[in-house]
Amino acid sequence: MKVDVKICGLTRAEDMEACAVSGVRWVGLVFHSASPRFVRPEQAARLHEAIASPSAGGPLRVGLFVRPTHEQIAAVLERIPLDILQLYTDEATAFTLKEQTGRPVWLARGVAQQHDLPVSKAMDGYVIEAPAQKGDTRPGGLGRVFDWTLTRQWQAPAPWLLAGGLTPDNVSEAVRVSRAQAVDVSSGVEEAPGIKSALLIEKFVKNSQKKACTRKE
Ligand SMILES: O=C(O)c1ccccc1NCC(=O)[C@H](O)[C@H](O)COP(=O)(O)O
Repeated sequence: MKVDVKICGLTRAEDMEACAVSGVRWVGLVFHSASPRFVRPEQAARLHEAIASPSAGGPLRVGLFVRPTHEQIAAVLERIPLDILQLYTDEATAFTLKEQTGRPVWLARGVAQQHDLPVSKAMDGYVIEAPAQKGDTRPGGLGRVFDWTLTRQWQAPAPWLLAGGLTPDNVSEAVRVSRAQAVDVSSGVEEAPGIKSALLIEKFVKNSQKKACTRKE
């Protein structure tokens, strides 16, 4: 089965192109000003225009927001037609924002133990990653791995992506152990925060499929 790939934290047109060429399904744009991968709406609009639209076969555009207001998301949507919102907030707020924006919402969830895994069908998807730690300046894009075995028996209530500390070298093992059907990476395909490597993107996409095709579990 094909494993879908999201590359997150894009800031350059050439990296958008590398994603499109490698067959990435989603590209993520970070609208959180404390992030080294932060893009302003105008910059995001330029990145959006750098590659084919989803209707023409390009990757879907995912916007990441941390505890956003509706006004903040609406201001971004005026400049770029995001396909999906990836939110770092509580479920009730995420649901309200889904209703207000009319956009599909993925809720990001830090998972330390089995009972942290979401059970609600109210979201369109989940991004499952390592939990935040004291002193973190942001809730994601930290290159931190969590215990991939936690998701093995999980009856996921919606589609989900495995995230956190994935690299071209560990992604095939991560897919095999976690049983994820979609993976999300940012720092693992970077030369520096926000600066992606076309070579690493290509390798990541290739390796995400490797064990997925041959795994016996
Ligand atoms: O990338 C950031 O700086 C960021 C800031 C605020 C919220 C989320 C952020 N990134 C999330 C992601 O890039 C991914 O969804 C995921 O966490 C993977 O990150 P990484 O461990 O670096 O591969």
